[in-house]
Formats: sequence, structure tokens, C-alpha cells
Amino acid sequence: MSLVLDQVSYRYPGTTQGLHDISLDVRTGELVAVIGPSGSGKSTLLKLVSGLETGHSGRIALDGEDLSNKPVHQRHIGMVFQSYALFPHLDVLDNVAYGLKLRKMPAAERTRRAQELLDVVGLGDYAQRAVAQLSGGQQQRVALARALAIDPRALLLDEPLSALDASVRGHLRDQIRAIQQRFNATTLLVTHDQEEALTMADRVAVMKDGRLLQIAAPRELYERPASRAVAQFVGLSTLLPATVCASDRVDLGFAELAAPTGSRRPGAAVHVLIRPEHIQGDPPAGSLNRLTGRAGAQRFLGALTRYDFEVPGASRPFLADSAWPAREAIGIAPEHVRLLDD
Ligand SMILES: Nc1ncnc2c1ncn2[C@@H]1O[C@H](COP(=O)(O)OP(=O)(O)OP(=O)(O)O)[C@@H](O)[C@H]1O
Repeated sequence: MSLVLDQVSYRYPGTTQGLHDISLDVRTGELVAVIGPSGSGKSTLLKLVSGLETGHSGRIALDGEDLSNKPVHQRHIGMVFQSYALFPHLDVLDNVAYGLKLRKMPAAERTRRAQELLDVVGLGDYAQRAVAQLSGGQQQRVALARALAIDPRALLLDEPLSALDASVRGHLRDQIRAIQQRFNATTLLVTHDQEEALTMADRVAVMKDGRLLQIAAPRELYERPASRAVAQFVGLSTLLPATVCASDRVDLGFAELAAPTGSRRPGAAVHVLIRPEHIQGDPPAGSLNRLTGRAGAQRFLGALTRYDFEVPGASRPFLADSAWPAREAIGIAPEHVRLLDD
């Protein structure tokens, strides 16, 4: 089942907030994560796909079928929310079987199906437990089992892990991804956690102010952000204004760097993007793109130290990751100096 949004716009009545001209497709079995600052429209997007919010322009279609006039229950979409939204008066098995009961599946069959899904999420022995006796992570697995039980045409996950402890989150992230792949479920995942998005998704969509800024595979998004807004939101970096001064050089004001400038002309205003892991400490004197200065604030992160490196004249320090902070200079290979057009 492929999910297609074609020029979808939506405005909350009486406001200017909503979505503006969103086009994106989620291929069969693909997991697309939607990230963006608070208020960027991530939840609104899921609500429109699920049918919890209606009245958009443009088209939302599942395998070619327009969903616009279908009520929530006829869309056949599985949903998992941040708040587990389980029924406290039903036991675990009945929670999972709930959607099947609505769909009038015979009792014996739905018990078998619900038990099967509980086995998949590793809670086969918890079928008769009360929901309140489960941990947050277990409740979220029940919610996932319930969403999958109806054999959904698509799966919508809205911040499914954000209420959980960090230790549970990492494990459950892997589990959800494995189950999503096993079911070949076409999935939209909304998260404010970019690490979650980059690790779980086939592609990541970045939203801001109700618009889609970029959609790309995690590595592509990280290595080739389309704009400064995306670069600032995805991963850590140093971003500095610069001017192209020759076919392979940019001028930062306080120094020049060798960099691939593509087809840009001298005088073009750009921003230089440098990722922390691409900064080399104390390169040999005379090497290309060597900048002298001194290390500032340091944060020890175990395997590496993240530190600021201050270069005289620069408006902000360079952010670098390495085993040890540089003593007197940093270096950046030209291919790791990325230019973003202003
Ligand atoms: N029911 C509503 N009525 C009016 N405006 C709304 C409503 N719900 C959301 N908005 C506005 O629409 C915009 C998008 O909200 P949305 O909840 O989709 O953002 P989000 O990216 O999911 O944010 P967060 O990460 O904080 O959950 C925001 O400016 C928000 O204030």
C-alpha cells in the first residue's frame, strides 16, 4: 500500500496555522519519519491522513484511493500515539482484539489473532493482565499489537516512544522497526527526536511552519541538507556566512577555505557547513584549510570529546568531535566544506 499526499493544504478554522502545499509519498513497506520544530505541522499531517481532522485541499490517497470522504474507521489505518491510549477496563488481549471486535470478527478467531500479535511484540504471556500492571514500554507494545491486529493499510506512529525512559526507548525503537519491516507496513512516524528519525527511517521528511523543507534518506539529509534550516535542524554543525571568492575557494572574512563551489560564481553569498566529525585536530603546518586558534568549552562524551575551537575573527567557535581537543589548530578537508546557498 502506498500513501500519497499531493499538494495537501489545510488551515485550522479561524487561524493561519496548518499545512501548506505538502506533497510526499510513502512507498509500500517504507517508513518515513516526519521531524521538525514544535508547531511545524507534524501532528496535523498525521491527523489529516488518519481522518481525525478533515477539510484539506489537495489529495491524500492510499494505493490510489482518495481518502478525503472516508471516516476514520473506514480508512483502515493503524495508529499508535504517545499516550498509550489503551482501554484501562479491558485486559491486554481484549485491548489488542478491540478493533477486530468492531470489525465483527468471530470471537475465537480474534482471540487467536490477538494472541498471535502479542507473541510478535513479545508479550504473549501477558494476555490476561490488566493494562495498569504493565510498564510504559510494554503498554506501547500492546498499542502496536492493537494497531497491527486489524491488518492496517498504513501505520501512523505519533511520538510513540517519547513518554518512555531513554533505556527503554533505544530497545523499543529497534523492535518497532523490526516488526514494521516484518509486516511490510507503510508507515509515517512523527517524532521530535532526530536520532530516532535517522536511525529508524528509510527516509526523513523535515517540516517547518507547515511546509515540507526536504525529504531524503537519512544519510543524504545529513550530508546534503538542502537549506540552512534543514542543516540547523538535522545533526550538529558549524554554520558560517561566506562569499565565493574563486572557483574553488570561499572567504569567511577571517580566513579563506578551499571548497568545492560547484557552478557558483565569485561573489555569491553562501553559508559554510562543517560537521563536527570532519574537523581534524592539529593537522601538520602548511596543510590545506588549517586554522589556528584555541580550544574552548569541552564536553566529555565517553568515546569522544565534543569541543569548541575558537579561531580569532570568527563570529562563533567551530564545533568539533574527536578523542582529544585540538591544541593549536584544526583542519577541514575541502570535500567536507559544504556550501549552502543563501
Ligand atoms: N486544534 C487546533 N486549532 C488551531 N490551531 C492548531 C490546532 N492544533 C494545532 N494548531 C496549530 O497548528 C500548527 C501545527 O501544529 P501541530 O500540532 O501539527 O505541530 P507539531 O509539529 O505536531 O508540534 P509538536 O512537535 O509541538 O507536537 C501550530 O501552529 C499549532 O499551534
